[in-house]
Amino acid sequence: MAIARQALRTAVLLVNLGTPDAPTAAAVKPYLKQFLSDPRVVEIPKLIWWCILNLIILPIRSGASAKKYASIWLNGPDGGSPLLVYSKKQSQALEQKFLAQGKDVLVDLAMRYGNPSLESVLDRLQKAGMERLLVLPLYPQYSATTTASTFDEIFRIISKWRNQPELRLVKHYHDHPEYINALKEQVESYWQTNGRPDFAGGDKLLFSFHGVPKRTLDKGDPYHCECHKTGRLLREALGLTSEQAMVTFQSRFGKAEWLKPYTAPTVKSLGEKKTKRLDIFCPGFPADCLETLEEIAMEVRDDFLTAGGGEYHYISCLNTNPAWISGLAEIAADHLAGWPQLPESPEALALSIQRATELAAKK
Ligand SMILES: C=CC1=C(C)c2cc3[nH]c(cc4nc(cc5[nH]c(cc1n2)c(C)c5CCC(=O)O)C(CCC(=O)O)=C4C)c(C)c3C=C
Ligand SMILES: [Fe+2]
Ligand SMILES: [Fe+2]
Repeated sequence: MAIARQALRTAVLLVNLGTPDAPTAAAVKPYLKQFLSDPRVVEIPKLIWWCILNLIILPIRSGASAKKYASIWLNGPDGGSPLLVYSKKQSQALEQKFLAQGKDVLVDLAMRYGNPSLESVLDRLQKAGMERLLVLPLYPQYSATTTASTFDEIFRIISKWRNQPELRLVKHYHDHPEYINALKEQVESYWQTNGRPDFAGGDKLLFSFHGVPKRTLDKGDPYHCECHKTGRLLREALGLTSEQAMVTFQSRFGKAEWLKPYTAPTVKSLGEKKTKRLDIFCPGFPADCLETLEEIAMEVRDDFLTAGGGEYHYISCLNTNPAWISGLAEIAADHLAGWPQLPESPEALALSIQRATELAAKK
């Protein structure tokens, strides 16, 4: 019976890090508290970290971070935190892509911290008849601090369910040809509009990835290697040498050593060497966010110009680049392979499209 079988639906869940609900200290504090209380993110003994976090970091950082969020917040009816706005657009575009391909797949977006919470979105998908779940984190490079934390939280949530879905997890796609191709297109289309750097004349391109503590690498986290592989594949796709395009790591938090070279001092030193033009791109962030729009496009820009550098070009993240939406659909399709595709009849397909459209309208 078409309608009964129709309830057995496949869902693709995009998951990103999360962001505060508003650019205010009152909204940033609970977000940071949830994020920085995650033992996958900060691996310091619980009691010591509780004191540092609650007595020092949250009182100071909530206000300081809120000011930074205010400087990048998007206004208007579809506004909000860029990370949420762009991640939502990616989820909607992916859903449209599947519909256009005639695939009966629910697509939704959740955040690991803050809203929309994983718990609320999984609940919504369960009510929509989800029987198979593909989790696709918006982290191309695997790290225990991000990817594993997302998987842990999903296991924790569905461990309370009586009727669990079949489950598949996309661990990483740092070297997926469609991801690399989307990155290449993003950089080249920027150059088409803004001119190409004169690499023979000493101009540079930096690939800046989010950092993690160096001890995570020493303990076996593959994140560092995956960032370098993405960097190498993108550099080769663009036809550049390792002197012309370099990998650096940004957003250091705390006093411990993080992955090197650090982005900000590298940029400052390029400024001091009077580099005529520096282009900077963040391949590990599929969506623009605080760390790209404030840290890289504003703070680090100032460091370069103050140090004596020439032109500074920030290249936006993939956001809604059509090559990236196609890439996401391909990555998902690779991992959906083998799962029975419903519906089987044109009537059931029409019904499924109608349901997906209604669900999208409710979001
Ligand atoms: C110990 C601290 C942190 C680790 C480890 C870490 C890893 C990590 N983070 C991202 C992606 C993002 N991080 C973002 C913001 C952000 N990150 C940290 C700390 C760690 N990140 C903090 C405290 C913050 C909040 C902002 C601030 O106060 O500085 C964001 C942007 C969020 C937004 O709202 O725009 C992203 C995205 C990755 C990929 C990663 C490890 C690989
Ligand atoms: Fe971070
Ligand atoms: Fe930052």
